[in-house]
Amino acid sequence: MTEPQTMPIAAVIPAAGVGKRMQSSLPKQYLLLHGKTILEHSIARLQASGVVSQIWLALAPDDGYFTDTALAYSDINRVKGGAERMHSVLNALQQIDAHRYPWVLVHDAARPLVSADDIRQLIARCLQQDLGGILACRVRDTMKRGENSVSETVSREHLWHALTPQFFPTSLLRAALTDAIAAGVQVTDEASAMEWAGHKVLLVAGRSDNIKITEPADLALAAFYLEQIAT
Ligand SMILES: Nc1ccn([C@@H]2O[C@H](COP(=O)(O)OP(=O)(O)OP(=O)(O)O)[C@@H](O)[C@H]2O)c(=O)n1
Ligand SMILES: C[C@](O)(CO)[C@H](O)COP(=O)(O)O
Repeated sequence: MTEPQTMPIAAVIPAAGVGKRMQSSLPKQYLLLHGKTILEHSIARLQASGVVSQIWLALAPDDGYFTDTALAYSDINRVKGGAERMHSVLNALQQIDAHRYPWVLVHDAARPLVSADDIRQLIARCLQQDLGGILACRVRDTMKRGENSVSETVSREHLWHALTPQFFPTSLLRAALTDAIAAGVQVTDEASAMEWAGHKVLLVAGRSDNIKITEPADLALAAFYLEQIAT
């Protein structure tokens, strides 16, 4: 097993979404949180973990905001995003030298609160078992399925919220995503493609405040969490 701190790790940040559910005039990754864009927070968290050697950022072809951020002057690599998140991630994976970076961390630009400890814990557990894995947090509410009324109660036993980062062998993930997309499989996270390809995926318990900024209320919640971390 290679020690995480010695092995170069590449990171992919899918940041090419439009944030429809946020109902904002600009893509949510460029909304400000304590004076910095959500994207800058997310990247800073990855960099603070001290284990990421290279970053690939997937941006929308018509992204007119990135150049206004301080990140425009950084050594962060950029690649064109795709129609959906899985395409954006694959576009970035195709740029990574899998020999030099045998493992890759994929983290949503929309998750600005991920802790450095959780990132390091994910990497350590995966490398220890030589298996890809994801940060996740257990479901705490009773879960219902239905539209306007309940069709079933879903057992919450062994039920998790998948978070990011998700951490996988670069070449395996690239192949799994390529094959899943070619087969018309809709995958909303990297683990889904790896599961579809038959790979075991580790679940690594992570903090529940590693929220994805998705709807308007999430911004105030993220600001609150940030104040708690800062105090
Ligand atoms: N074609 C896409 C769609 C999404 N993403 C990124 O994937 C992450 C998680 O996706 P989501 O929360 O769904 O973001 P959006 O697709 O922007 O949100 P919405 O579905 O509300 O439009 C985000 O950082 C988003 O920028 C991406 O890189 N490329
Ligand atoms: C990758 C992810 O954040 C794990 O929960 C989630 O699947 C992203 O989904 P979205 O619809 O693209 O936000």
